[in-house]
Amino acid sequence: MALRVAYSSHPASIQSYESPLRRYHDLELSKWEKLIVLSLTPTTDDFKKEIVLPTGITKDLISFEEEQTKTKSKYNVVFVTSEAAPYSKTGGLGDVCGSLPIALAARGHRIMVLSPRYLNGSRDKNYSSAKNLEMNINLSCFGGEQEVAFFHEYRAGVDWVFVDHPSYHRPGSLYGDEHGTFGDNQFRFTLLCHAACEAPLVLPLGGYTYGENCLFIVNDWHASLVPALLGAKYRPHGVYKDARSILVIHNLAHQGVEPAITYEKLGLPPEWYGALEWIYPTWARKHAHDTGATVNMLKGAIVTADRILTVSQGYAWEITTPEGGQGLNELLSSRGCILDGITNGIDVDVWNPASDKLIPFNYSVDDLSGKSLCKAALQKDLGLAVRPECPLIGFIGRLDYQKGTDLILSAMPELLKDDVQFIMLGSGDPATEQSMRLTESSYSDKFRGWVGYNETISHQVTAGCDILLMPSRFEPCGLNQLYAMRYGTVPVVHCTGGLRDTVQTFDPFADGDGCGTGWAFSPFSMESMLLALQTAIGTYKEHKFWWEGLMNRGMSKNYTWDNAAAKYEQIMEWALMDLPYTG
Ligand SMILES: Nc1ncnc2c1ncn2[C@@H]1O[C@H](COP(=O)(O)OP(=O)(O)O[C@H]2O[C@H](CO)[C@@H](O)[C@H](O)[C@H]2O)[C@@H](O)[C@H]1O
Repeated sequence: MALRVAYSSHPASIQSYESPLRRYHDLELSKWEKLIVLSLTPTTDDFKKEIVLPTGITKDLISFEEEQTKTKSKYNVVFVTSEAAPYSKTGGLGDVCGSLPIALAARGHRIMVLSPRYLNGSRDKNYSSAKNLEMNINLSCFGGEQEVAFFHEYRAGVDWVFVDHPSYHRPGSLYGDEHGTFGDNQFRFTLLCHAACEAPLVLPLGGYTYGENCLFIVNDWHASLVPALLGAKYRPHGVYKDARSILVIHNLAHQGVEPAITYEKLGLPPEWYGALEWIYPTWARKHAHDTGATVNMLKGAIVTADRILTVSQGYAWEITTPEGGQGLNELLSSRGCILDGITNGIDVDVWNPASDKLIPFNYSVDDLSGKSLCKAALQKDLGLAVRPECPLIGFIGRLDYQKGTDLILSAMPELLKDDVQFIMLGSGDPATEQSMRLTESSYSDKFRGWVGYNETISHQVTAGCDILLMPSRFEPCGLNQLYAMRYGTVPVVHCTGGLRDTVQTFDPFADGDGCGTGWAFSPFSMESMLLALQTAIGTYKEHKFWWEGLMNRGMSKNYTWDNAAAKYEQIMEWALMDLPYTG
């Protein structure tokens, strides 16, 4: 008889095989004829050679298999997220939680997405089809009872459920306003997590509740309390015995860290404090009486979730290293056997140059004439010279340290010596916004800084530019480079995380007509970024044939969510193979 064990096959997990296999000691491994180790990706020979086995287990017992991803079972899945497009979005998390659930529903699963009902003026109309379920409940956290309501819309095969509470109704963005981040975000998202745990039990969606037998997919720190609540608040009472939770890390930089004193407000028993406890190193403490003790919501989920996913294989490895682990690398390495990476897909209906209503001209890989017209329209709208031969370079994103916007702005004097035009769209850090305005006033014939969040402009920049620049310091997956390639815009990216996994550097001499879809530069420096940009600009200006090849290959890639959804299914199946976390 064969025992099947599912574990990550990423090279970083080599050492981590030891601990999961040790768990199976109780099953007296020697009595099994075969031990089949399953993985999401093909297992390399190096991996097989280096695998560390617990004493008593020999290599001849083990064989490796890449799991065939096909729908085997149907699951009840509950996504918990602070944003889901088109209802709420500040970045890529909203995109993913707006489209992955639809792809999973199309594969036959019953899917609920639970997020706050933000009323802040900007997107309020997006909730207009969601009806109040008239199922208000009281939740106990932060020292009192909080009444929440649930709104519901069934769309594209998915139950979109919105938690309604006065703390989600305020001007500004989802997480803050012009004065900074909201001071009560820990409360707002603790409430979301409590509501998420109750929703499958109480909401009769389409006549039936989801029930206890469900899988929670919890996204980033905002949803990170769910796995601990399942283990501490429900399982001791026999509820959610067969449920599992999968943490998806979209960005490790945001962990939801608050003073240790707030732990008692979260609705968890004192003995679970260790799961969330996070002690800052001495050098990071502010004063002599600072003990460094905090609660870290994301860390809590890394400890208590049944599986952990990131949004690319590359980032799954990076977060186990001191350089990419944001202080959590050792913990993540210790959980390496349940850690995997699945590259995001994109919503190919929203991001389709052939039918996009937000761009002035449509086009496809078979007829690119509309792209030149989009470029001319963008140059005109921005007040730049309408010059088809001048490369137009774009950047779209949050103005944040992560995105390397400081590198872009400091490289401008050098880059703009060349005959190029540059459009930078983004909002966030006020100092960077100010630098964009200053750069525009110094280089008014070549540079435009569009400060703000604007979806129409982002589609027009994606379609109208020739090159999209993404010099992110780290990038868990990145969506803009995927959108760009689909729109025939060639990405120049820092070779990190998901950017490394999705952008292949151009090689004109490979495979006859060349291969690659852009340029991935390394190291993270102004010199190497400029070199990559100058190579791209030179190719654009002097090698039209090669450029068309780059555009064609990018536009012809498969970006649908279907591949990724199949892999998520695999992870759900594996989560159910193991016992749930019980503390
Ligand atoms: N000013 C603006 N106007 C209009 N649109 C704007 C905009 N600024 C950003 N956007 C949009 O927001 C999204 C950003 O997505 P990204 O994946 O590139 O980054 P983000 O860091 O938010 O996401 C995190 O989560 C996602 C999802 O997993 C990961 O891909 C990523 O690496 C990780 O950092 C894109 O749809 C982009 O067009």
